[in-house]
Amino acid sequence: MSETGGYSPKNFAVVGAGPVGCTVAAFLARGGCEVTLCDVVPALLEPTLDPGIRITGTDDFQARVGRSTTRVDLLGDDPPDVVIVTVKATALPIIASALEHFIGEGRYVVSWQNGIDTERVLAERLGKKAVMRAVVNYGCLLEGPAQVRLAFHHRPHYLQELDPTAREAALAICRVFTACGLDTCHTDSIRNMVWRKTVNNSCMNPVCAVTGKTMFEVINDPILFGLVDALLKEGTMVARANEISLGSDFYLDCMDYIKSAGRHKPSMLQDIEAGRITEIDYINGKIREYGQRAGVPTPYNDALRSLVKGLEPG
Ligand SMILES: NC(=O)C1=CN([C@@H]2O[C@H](COP(=O)(O)OP(=O)(O)OC[C@H]3O[C@@H](n4cnc5c(N)ncnc54)[C@H](OP(=O)(O)O)[C@@H]3O)[C@@H](O)[C@H]2O)C=CC1
Ligand SMILES: CC(C)(CO)C(=O)C(=O)O
Repeated sequence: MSETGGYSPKNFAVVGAGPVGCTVAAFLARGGCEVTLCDVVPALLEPTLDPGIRITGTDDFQARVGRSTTRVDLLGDDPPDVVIVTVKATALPIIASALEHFIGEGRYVVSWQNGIDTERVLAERLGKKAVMRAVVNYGCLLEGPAQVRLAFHHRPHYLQELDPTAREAALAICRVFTACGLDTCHTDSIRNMVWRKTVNNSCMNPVCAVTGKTMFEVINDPILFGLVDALLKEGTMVARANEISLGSDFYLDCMDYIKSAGRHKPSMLQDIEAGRITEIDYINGKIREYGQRAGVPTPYNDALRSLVKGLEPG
């Protein structure tokens, strides 16, 4: 028996046809998987079937998905083996309740998102056995329906099951993703990896969202760089106080990651520009929450959270 126990998922549903979901769907479809793409916006879905999702930037190809739907609950008519959730974290409760009707034994849901505790929101409704968490390491923008520009792609991505009984399934999902060109490593320390990514997001996303600047512009502005540095150090202190290990290389790795992103607009700035609610509560808001639990003050995260909230639609 292989280490994946013979489990080999073939049918995938991707919930969210934004840049992140279109990217997953395109890689899986190009790799020969059956892919159903789901989004509440019909105009985003139509071209994903024909002519297909166009990926440009660090990767360059076009791939068609097999099916699309505007309703998560309709995925249950022909249930996929795996559902990849690529919506903003704020939409999770409603998605979890729509998935509840058909996610059971042998079917899995992956939180392919940013933010702390997204997997918990899913697991509260769907149970731990069904839920997996991933850390996504590409940056992208939707230039039009089904047209994604990948600004950077720092392979690999990371994934872990919440319940040990789903380990073989998680390994198999990593294997399929990797075979499709979306290199994904199984990890036993997803919580640490999520915090590494979130502290990174907590520096860049709100500062870009508030100033309207790209990552390149922020990192090259001495005053804004000082703010990024302070947020990075504050997030690191909160992680440490909660016994989360970011690793001794974290500060330098994080700076390299940010510097290599170029003139990219993080998802939070994309949200502000589109007049949407942001994920601030799952990023800086979570650092504040975990800081409070451990008695670590978080003045920089508190201030950025308030400023972003002030920019969100009422
Ligand atoms: N953009 C990036 O570069 C990166 C983003 N991420 C993370 O990936 C996740 C997805 O990001 P991104 O693709 O930018 O997000 P988007 O908000 O651009 O795309 C999500 C899509 O899902 C739709 N949606 C919302 N609710 C539902 C629902 N109930 N059923 C079906 N569709 C729904 C949204 O519609 P509507 O807009 O109408 O709500 C939107 O079209 C986030 O957690 C983000 O932080 C991670 C790495 C990089
Ligand atoms: C900025 C980026 C691409 C990586 O730090 C990201 O995760 C986001 O846009 O939310």
